[in-house]
Amino acid sequence: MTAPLQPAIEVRNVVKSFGSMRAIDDVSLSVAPGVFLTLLGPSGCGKSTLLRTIAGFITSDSGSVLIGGRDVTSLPPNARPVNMVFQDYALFPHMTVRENVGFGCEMQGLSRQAREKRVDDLLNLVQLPQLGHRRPDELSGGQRQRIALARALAPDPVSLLLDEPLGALDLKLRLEMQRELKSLQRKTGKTFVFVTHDQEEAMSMSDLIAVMRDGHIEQLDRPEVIYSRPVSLYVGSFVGAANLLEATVDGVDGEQMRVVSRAFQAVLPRSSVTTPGDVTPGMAVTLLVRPEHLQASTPAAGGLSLAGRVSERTYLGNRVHVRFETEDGRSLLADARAEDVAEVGEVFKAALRPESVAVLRS
Ligand SMILES: Nc1ncnc2c1ncn2[C@@H]1O[C@H](COP(=O)(O)OP(=O)(O)OP(=O)(O)O)[C@@H](O)[C@H]1O
Repeated sequence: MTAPLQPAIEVRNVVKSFGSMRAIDDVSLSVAPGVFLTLLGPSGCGKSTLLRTIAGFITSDSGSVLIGGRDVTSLPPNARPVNMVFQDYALFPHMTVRENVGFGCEMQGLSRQAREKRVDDLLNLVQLPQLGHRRPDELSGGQRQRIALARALAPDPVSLLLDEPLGALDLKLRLEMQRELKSLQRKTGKTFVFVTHDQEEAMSMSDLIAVMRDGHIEQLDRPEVIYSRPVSLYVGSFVGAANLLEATVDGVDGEQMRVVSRAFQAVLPRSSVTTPGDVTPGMAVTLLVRPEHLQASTPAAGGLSLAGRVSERTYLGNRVHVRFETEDGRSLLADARAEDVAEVGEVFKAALRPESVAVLRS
């Protein structure tokens, strides 16, 4: 029998305060080898502080950090087998690309020949083998970021810690670099811990997402679970557009429950409840409905149907974003097929499958 793999990174009960502000509030986290984990959340929620604590640039008040099974809590950054990649590249301006990447190998005690070979391999990996002689100011933003990645990978770290590395790039380049970064992670098989406040970036790149709020991790799961089964309104609203419908639980019967509001009533599976804990009759809940689940069609039996006058219609090629106002004053967003949608001022009737609703305890 093979022994279970050690986590690449483990954070145990880490607390870090700045004055009276708890930037990290008792966070524990275990990341398996080869995983692309993203720390996602709004500005100030503690993403960078957590990443820097793993890297060793910040000393926590309590708790511990293990890398590859070894406790590194008391080690300085350069003694930890991880490397950080920043938004502003941090390349040495007076060195060539080869020298910058070679600098990353220096601590390994490689022979000159082995080091040259490693630099060649890394420049090939980031697809810039021809630019070794250039200096950083002779490179584009995307090229600089690739060289920074090659340099960070040079000492063969257990993990790369990436703090908003694509934040300085324009949108087109950013999308291209997202694909490249993900492909680099697959090719190297390394554990990447990536920080961003951009939910689309997190969704498209990550194996796992940790959604952070006020210094703690609110939910850690696969992107599709975070999106379709958020444990709180905070998570559900942060990771994508959401219609929030307040309602009351009217009855619970076996695997089904009935919810009502002034404008609708529906029978939903009890498994739609995504917040921990059970629901009971009389309880206030919020139904989270993604715009793409609101389609113009006849409702299924027991399903939910909503109607209202179209106030805005944004044409997006094969899809249309429709905002419609219900009679009880809700403003809802549907992402519907272009051929199905009414014009501004007309009535739009939408239905959704009961399984697509996430029910959150208010
Ligand atoms: N050196 C410091 N001294 C005092 N407060 C700090 C320090 N570093 C961070 N903080 C505070 O700790 C909290 C968490 O900061 P952190 O930089 O980790 O957030 P973040 O989620 O990475 O935000 P951003 O996306 O804006 O970088 C913030 O309220 C911030 O103001």
